[in-house]
Parts: sequence; C-alpha cells; structure tokens
Amino acid sequence: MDFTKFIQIRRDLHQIPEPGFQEFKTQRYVLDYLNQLPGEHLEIKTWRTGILVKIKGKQPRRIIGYRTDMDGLPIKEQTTYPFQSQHPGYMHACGHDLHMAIALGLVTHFAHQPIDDDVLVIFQPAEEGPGGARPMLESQAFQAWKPDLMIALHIAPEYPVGTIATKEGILFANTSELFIDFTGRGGHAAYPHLANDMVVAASHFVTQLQSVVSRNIDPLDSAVITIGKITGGDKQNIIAETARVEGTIRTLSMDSMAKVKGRIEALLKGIEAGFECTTALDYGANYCQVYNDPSLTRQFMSWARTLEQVRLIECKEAMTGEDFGYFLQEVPGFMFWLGVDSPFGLHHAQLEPKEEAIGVAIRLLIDYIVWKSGQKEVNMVK
Ligand SMILES: CC(=O)N[C@@H](CCC[C@H](N)C(=O)O)C(=O)O
Repeated sequence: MDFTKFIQIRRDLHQIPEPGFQEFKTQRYVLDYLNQLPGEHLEIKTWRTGILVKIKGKQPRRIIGYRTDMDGLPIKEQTTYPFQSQHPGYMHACGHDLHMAIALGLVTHFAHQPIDDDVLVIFQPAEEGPGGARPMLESQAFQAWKPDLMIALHIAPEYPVGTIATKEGILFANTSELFIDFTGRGGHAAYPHLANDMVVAASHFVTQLQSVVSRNIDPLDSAVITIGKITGGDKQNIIAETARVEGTIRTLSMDSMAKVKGRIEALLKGIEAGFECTTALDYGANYCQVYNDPSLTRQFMSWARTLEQVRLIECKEAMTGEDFGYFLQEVPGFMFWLGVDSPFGLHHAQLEPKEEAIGVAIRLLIDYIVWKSGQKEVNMVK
C-alpha cells in the first residue's frame, strides 16, 4: 500500500481545522474521499458532523471498530509547514489530522480487501470539547452498529516514530473543565475604595487554587489543576467589574475529582466573602478516564512485541483526557500512543509530528485487525 496518499490527506485536513461540532468542511472532505472508494462493501452514515463507515465482512460474526477524533484547537499556528491552517486562529495541534488520515488508510485497505468480520471506522466530532463521544455512543447510528471491540490511538510527540506505548487499565485521567465568572463593582482606577476589583479577586483565587493539589489531595493519587485562560477588565485605568477564569481539572480517581471540586467551591465562598463579590461556577464538559480492557490490552501488547516494525513501550498513565473513555465503558477495547517525534508537544503552536508515523499506524492496525479477526472465539475479549 502506498502511504504517501494518506500524508497528502493529512496535509489537506491540517489546513481546515474546525471547532467541535462545527467540523463541516472536515466532514465534507472525508465524505468526498469515501465516495470515490469502491462502494460495494461500504455503508456510510453521518451523525451530526461525525461519520460512521462500515466495511462489510465476507462472513461477519463480529464488528471491529477504530475511532478517530476530528476537531481542531483555538491556537494560532506557528509551524514551518507550507500547508498551514487556512482557518485563522485554529490549528490541528492535537494530531486529529493524523488520526483521520490513518482512519482513511484503514477504510481504503478494507474497502479493497474486506476481511471476514465487519470493520467499523468512526469519525467522532468534538473531542477537545464539549465532547462528542458520549452523545455519539448513545446515538441510534452507533448503537445499530455497536462494535465488539474498539481501538483508538493518539499521537505522542515524545516517542520516536516506530514506537507505540500503552498499558492495561487506566491510561488517561478523569477530566472536568472549569469556568468561573467573578462579578464585583467597577470604577475609576484612582478610587479603589469605591469599587470591588475582580482582577484582584480572580488573581487571589488562582493563587489559592495552587494549594488544592499540594495540600488537599493524597500525593499518591495524582491530580492536576491548570488555569489556561484569565480575562477581565476593559482598560488599564478602569477597575475591572468582571473577570473570568478558565481551566481544567485532571484526576486519576473520582474521589479526588470530588475532593478538588469541593475545595474549589469552598475557596470561592471565601473569595465572595473576602472581596464582596459574586462568583458563578460551571464545570463544562467532564470526561471519564480511559480504561483499557486489561485482557485485550495484554493480548495486544504481547502480539505487538512480536513485530519487527514497531517497538512497544509499557507506559505510565497520563493526565491527558480523552472522551474515547466513554466508548470503552460500553465496548471492550483500548487506546495506545503512537510515536511522532516532535520537539514541541500536544496543544503547542509549533507541533510538527513526523508523517512517517501515519504509515506505521495504518500497517500496524491493518495487521492487528486481520490477526484479531482470524481468531476463532466469537468473544473478542478472550
Ligand atoms: C489528548 C488531549 O489533549 N485531550 C484533551 C481533552 C480535553 C478535555 C476538556 N476540554 C478539558 O479541557 O478538560 C486534553 O486537554 O487532555
């Protein structure tokens, strides 16, 4: 199979990053590609801005699924690419362009060479937020084709090309977004005693937040709170009436998630009393952890260790989030990292994954799906 086509597809998709549930051009691009493949084995459905493609097997007993995400991020691209984003302020900075190119590689292969089982390739919107996996999982479109096994991958800038990494059990953390609006009283910069300054209130809150992970969470049960954005005020000589803090919480256990949220709520009460202001708290989108089915993952890892073309690493869990975890609550499966060797990491404006990884992943997934389909037991977990 010639993988250069999928590198070009990645470059095309890289130029049209779109926010979650607004992946209209991306969906059109993928549908146009699918429509020029030999159609005799393909069934295609759309769900919102997502797509489900079933490649019918010759004697299907099971459905083997692969899921890719589709959305981009609000980042101004600073790569050296000649094929940079054509959508100002948006970038594929989390590898979803590669994930989709790999998905199309799988569809292309199996459309020409179907296996006995059905293969389902899912293009899922809104992974970065507000979360497409959960509603897609609950959709009639998905439930009608619910797979027996589901796989997903995520690019890993820290590993060389040819490396994959995974582990049994928890791979990615529980997440909750965090949005807080502070409202006080604005005023003239020279009359602070007549106003309640929300830049100061929000700043105190962000500083107090730093003690939650260090003082309230069991050090053996990891947690992260990151505030990625603060806005407030209108002009340098006007005391800010409002401020907004936006962030994300990551924990390995749900107990710690509840603890962090409880502490945030307590701190906000203190800020309200101390600064005579009001606060409005919104937890936005919450994702469950990605929990790899232990038996399937162990089997995948043993199989991958026999391959010459990849090096398998047993990694630790990461505090990244992924709504693929919702699919794994209903369908056994696993996720793994794919080495793409970039000096700049995920969510960075200079992320430049090495594109040879696309071919590595397509080959690996084809081989695994063919091998897995060749197993006699109908239950794929065995
Ligand atoms: C793999 C990855 O980077 N995923 C995102 C998921 C974001 C979830 C949500 N919008 C949040 O910020 O909590 C990540 O940031 O880990």
